[in-house]
Amino acid sequence: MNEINIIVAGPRGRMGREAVNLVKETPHFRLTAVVDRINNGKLLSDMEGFSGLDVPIYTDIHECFREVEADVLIDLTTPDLGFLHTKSALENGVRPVVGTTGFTPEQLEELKELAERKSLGCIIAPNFAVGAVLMMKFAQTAAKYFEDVEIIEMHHDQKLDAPSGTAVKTAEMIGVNREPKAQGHENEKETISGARGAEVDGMRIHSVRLPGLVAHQQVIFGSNGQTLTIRHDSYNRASFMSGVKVSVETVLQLTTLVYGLESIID
Ligand SMILES: NC(=O)C1=CN([C@@H]2O[C@H](COP(=O)(O)OP(=O)(O)OC[C@H]3O[C@@H](n4cnc5c(N)ncnc54)[C@H](OP(=O)(O)O)[C@@H]3O)[C@@H](O)[C@H]2O)C=CC1
Ligand SMILES: O=C(O)C1=N[C@H](C(=O)O)C[C@H](O)C1
Repeated sequence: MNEINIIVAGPRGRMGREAVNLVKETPHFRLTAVVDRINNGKLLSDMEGFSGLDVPIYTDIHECFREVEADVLIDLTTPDLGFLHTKSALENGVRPVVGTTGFTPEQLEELKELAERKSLGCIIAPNFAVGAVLMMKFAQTAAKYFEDVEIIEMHHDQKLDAPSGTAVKTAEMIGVNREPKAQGHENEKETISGARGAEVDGMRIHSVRLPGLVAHQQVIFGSNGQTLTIRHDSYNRASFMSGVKVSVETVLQLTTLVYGLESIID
């Protein structure tokens, strides 16, 4: 297999650290630089926990793309920054693999247009864990048979976006097989604001944030006399890395933007 040159944005983050480790441990992956908010001009190996990784740190991603050879950018940062990074990568002929969540539909559309104009692959995956992708696919199938559904996503308390990217994507996939429908009693009234969660086409999404959690979601369907619960748990961030690896390998073959891993692991 040909060597793939990779830049990682957000290397000190919970996911970024795992991604750097994945690149380091994969024989045909080569880390060429990292993009970080601090330590511009230093080497990654100067930072604690990155010994042996003598690659430059850039704060300005444009400068990074000008100076460093790269096939793929892995972005694991924040919604605003991830969008700018993805755009800049495509403008510089680098294929993005993006795990960062919280992009708006308009941002996704803009990136898709850019990827197609440049004929470049781009993968934006709200969840890289295979089990989570299956949970979403199973929920999409279940929606053919159940029209009432609520999503409960549970994450660590340092998460910035709510609902999670996975919950938003799950609702979108369920929406393929479910007509919009107001759920619950027609006279239902929240006596404490937010009690019924966020609403998408009448479905409800509830976001739990607690220390001790990593990333968990259950999708509960209900109909007369029965419920069906589909649940996925990520207990650590290594659970996401096989999805990152396959995305890096696949993005090189694509000429458009793919949103979600379900279409590339079929
Ligand atoms: N697709 C998937 O499977 C998964 C996606 N995620 C998503 O990945 C993203 C990262 O998650 P996680 O690793 O937990 O978050 P962290 O907060 O641990 O990491 C984010 C990193 O981005 C850096 N950062 C923040 N602002 C800037 C900036 N202006 N310039 C450069 N770097 C910046 C942070 O640096 P600093 O600490 O200095 O602020 C930090 O190193 C989130 O959007 C999350 O939802 C998470 C898990 C799985
Ligand atoms: O921030 C996280 O941790 C996670 N974010 C992603 C999301 O928003 O769905 C994926 C996973 O749930 C972990």
